[in-house]
Amino acid sequence: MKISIVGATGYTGAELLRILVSHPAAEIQYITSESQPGTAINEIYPHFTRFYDKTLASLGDLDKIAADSDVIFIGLPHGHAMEVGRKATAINQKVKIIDLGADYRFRNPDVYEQWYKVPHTHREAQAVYGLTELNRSQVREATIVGNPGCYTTASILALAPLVKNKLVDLNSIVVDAKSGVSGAGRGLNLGSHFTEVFESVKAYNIAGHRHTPEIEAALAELAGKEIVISFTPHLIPMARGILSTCYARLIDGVSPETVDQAYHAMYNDEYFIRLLGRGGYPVTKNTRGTNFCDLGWHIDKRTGRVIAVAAIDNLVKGAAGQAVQNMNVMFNIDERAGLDNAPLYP
Ligand SMILES: NC(=O)C1=CN([C@@H]2O[C@H](COP(=O)(O)OP(=O)(O)OC[C@H]3O[C@@H](n4cnc5c(N)ncnc54)[C@H](OP(=O)(O)O)[C@@H]3O)[C@@H](O)[C@H]2O)C=CC1
Ligand SMILES: CC(=O)N[C@@H](CCC(=O)OP(=O)(O)O)C(=O)O
Repeated sequence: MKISIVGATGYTGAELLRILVSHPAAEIQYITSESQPGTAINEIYPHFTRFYDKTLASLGDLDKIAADSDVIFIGLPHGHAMEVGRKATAINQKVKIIDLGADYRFRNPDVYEQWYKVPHTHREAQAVYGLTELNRSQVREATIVGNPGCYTTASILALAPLVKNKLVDLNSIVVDAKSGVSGAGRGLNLGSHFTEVFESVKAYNIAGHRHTPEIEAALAELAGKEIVISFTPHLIPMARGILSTCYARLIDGVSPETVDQAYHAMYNDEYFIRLLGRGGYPVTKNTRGTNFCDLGWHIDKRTGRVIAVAAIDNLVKGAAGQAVQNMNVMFNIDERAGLDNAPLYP
């Protein structure tokens, strides 16, 4: 596959490059930056020296990029990808688009406009939501994939078996999630300065984070009815990783074994989902640099709640890794291609 990465200077773009340079079936055509075109990527990211040192193009070359690529990955801030997707698919109707941002995640573009406060300029796109384990058959047929957000990937995977099998009160779901600072991207802002983040933990965007409608939409699809959740993200002093702790009230009479069966039935055959079982404690460090999602669940008999915990690497299963997993599905090759590396530990 001839692939291009738009926004290769960002954290997710660089992570795509790290994965795709070693992918057995991918050949990198173009990587882009709007602020530093003409610069070699290893001048911006010295860790790529001797590994990948090609020069950045820009979106001014979109005609060539679209014509010469089988797949374009987009790692831009939301609001920019839909124009790239619209133009690229007009230039080359065969090109596949995998957007790591939010522009193509919502089946209903009105929901996107309501939460992201920008007009959707590619409303006619027939995009598929790329949570691979849940939507594999649709991803296989897709031209445009809206790759899920990082918090959303962990939270949806943790809750899906409970919601799909209606084992919990669908109005009782609470998600409490923590992210490393790379989740905020490479751009400079006060909130991600070392001195602001180190030795500190904070909640942010309570009752208003943009991943809330994304989690609700995916769970509603599984449940066949609208779902409203409470979601609180936290920023914690580490570079990579997300831990999502999800609470829901069990329906009366649902046994712990029924909960176990739901997780095993949904994920036993999923290579990238590692079930730690009932009582298991996922740890972000065990997923670092990999496309794995580690899942554990607990039954609190005292409160009648089930508490499911998921750990992922936000840049891999939460972004670039899942994007490559989706590409592998779209091209009908081994889903693990390029993604079968051991975790980086400690
Ligand atoms: N970080 C994460 O863990 C995750 C991020 N995402 C999403 O992926 C996308 C990329 O995120 P991330 O890599 O973290 O972001 P970064 O801030 O690290 O990188 C952003 C990229 O977009 C480019 N860019 C910035 N502004 C513009 C613009 N106005 N026009 C064109 N290009 C622009 C930058 O290129 P340059 O400055 O060189 O021009 C850079 O390559 C976002 O939509 C984000 O929400 C999704 C899941 C997880
Ligand atoms: C720590 C941190 O700031 N994380 C980001 C989420 C990153 C992500 O997945 O965002 P998109 O849905 O926009 O792609 C945030 O809370 O906005």
